Amino acid sequence: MKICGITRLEDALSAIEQGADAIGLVFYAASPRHVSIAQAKSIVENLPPFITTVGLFVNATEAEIVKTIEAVGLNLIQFHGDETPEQCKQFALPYIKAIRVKSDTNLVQYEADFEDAKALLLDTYTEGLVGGTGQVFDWSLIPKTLQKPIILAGGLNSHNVRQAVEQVHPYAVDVSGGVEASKGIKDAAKIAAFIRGVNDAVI
Ligand SMILES: O=C(O)c1ccccc1NCC(=O)[C@H](O)[C@H](O)COP(=O)(O)O
Repeated sequence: MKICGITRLEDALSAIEQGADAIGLVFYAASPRHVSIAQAKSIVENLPPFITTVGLFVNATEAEIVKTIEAVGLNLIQFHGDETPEQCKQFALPYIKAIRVKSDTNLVQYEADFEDAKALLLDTYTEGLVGGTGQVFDWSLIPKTLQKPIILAGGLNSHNVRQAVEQVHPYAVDVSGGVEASKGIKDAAKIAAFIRGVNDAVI
């Protein structure tokens, strides 16, 4: 499970203590959850071992991504914009590709196109927004035939995550807004309730 949009070390440590496997750091200036390189570095260097640090980018330049991954010490890149497969695979780190799903999204084609991706992160398509929308999409749009690991995102919270896991059987779930007190500030009680929801799922 990944807790995304971390901006404070205390939130990262609280999420990890409660069972999160990964944290997401948003390097997208227009996001209310944006972190600077210095902020991200000071979070990452104070994490315990075996936690995956994911850097989220939206249509960033190659130079910006290289500078960030080298400075911060990230493990994985999450591309959340309109990046092509060629752009995604040019970096030293493995990547996951976020796909914003709507009724006509061809996920089978995306899976073929992004064959180098470690996983596809499925988020909600909302006109004019690139992510972190807090909106749920119709999970029945996900073909059961996909071979790649699926990370389910988009409007998950403690009330719907159990049903999401039982219905979709994702490799992992990703949450941001559903465990926040306010944008960029996580709520430890909401994280705990979310993780209970995941653990309660019968699969
Ligand atoms: O969080 C943002 O502000 C953001 C901005 C631009 C692109 C992506 C962004 N967030 C993505 C995520 O936090 C997660 O990967 C995921 O989409 C879950 O978001 P939420 O629906 O809030 O749980």
